[in-house]
This record gives sequence, C-alpha cells and structure tokens, in this order.
Amino acid sequence: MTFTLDDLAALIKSRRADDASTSYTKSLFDAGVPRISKKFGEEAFEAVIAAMEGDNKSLTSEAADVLYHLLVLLEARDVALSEVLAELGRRTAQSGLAEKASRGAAQ
Ligand SMILES: N=c1c2ncn([C@@H]3O[C@H](COP(=O)(O)OP(=O)(O)OP(=O)(O)O)[C@@H](O)[C@H]3O)c2ncn1[C@@H]1O[C@H](COP(=O)(O)O)[C@@H](O)[C@H]1O
Repeated sequence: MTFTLDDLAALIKSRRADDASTSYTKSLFDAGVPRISKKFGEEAFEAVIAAMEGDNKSLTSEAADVLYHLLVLLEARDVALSEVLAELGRRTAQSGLAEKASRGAAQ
C-alpha cells in the first residue's frame, strides 16, 4: 500500500487534537505558527544545501522533512491540502488552455 500526502495530512490533523505529550507534531502545534514556519524554512534550506552538494540521499531525506513541515504549517493555518492541489490543478488547466490557444494560433 502506498503512503500518500493525504495520509500524512490526516495523521497530522489527528495529532493536532491529540493530547499525547510524546508527539513531535503536537509539540509543533503547541509552539505555534512562527515556530512551525521557522522549522519549515530551516528544512527547506537544508534541502537546498543537499541539492547543491549533489547528495541525493540527503536531498530525499530533507525533502521528506520539508513536506512534513509544510503539511503541519498548512494545518496550523487551517489550509487544506486539497485547496493547494486545487490551485495546482487550476494552473495546469490554465497552462493547458494557453498551450491549446498557441497551437491553434500557429495553425
Ligand atoms: N514525517 C514526520 C517527520 N519528519 C520529520 N519529523 C521530525 O522533525 C524533526 C526534524 O527536526 P530536526 O532534524 O531539526 O530535529 P530536532 O533538533 O529534534 O528538532 P527541533 O528541536 O529543532 O524542533 C525531528 O524531530 C523529526 O522526528 C517528523 N515527525 C513526524 N513525522 C510524521 O508524523 C507522524 C506523527 O509523529 P508524532 O507527532 O511524533 O507522533 C509520524 O508517524 C510521521 O509519519
């Protein structure tokens, strides 16, 4: 079975309502948006370093940290992953229309 971003977003959402003191995710929610934003920025920077060094193993690990912290940030701000995917879908539809229009103009 494949683990998806939807699965991770649901797990993160459930941790938000959880009182389990051992949850790292819950500790991020308790610390608040500025702390989560800072962690997200740090992880993104670490991913950039790994990419610049050509270290794909490290980039894979840092990319996982980036996605996890982004999903925590979205949840903390009450932005659903589906809203982000819908925005990406709109952009794809728009660029598809623009491509069709330019192909039509060239004919
Ligand atoms: N995907 C992740 C994930 N990726 C990274 N991390 C944590 O993010 C932190 C990364 O920060 P650092 O490397 O800077 O480590 P650190 O020095 O301990 O962190 P800070 O003290 O600076 O905050 C580590 O503590 C990692 O364990 C994650 N923690 C949790 N998850 C997922 O969230 C689920 C719930 O986790 P808990 O909330 O801990 O139960 C897990 O089952 C996973 O699926």
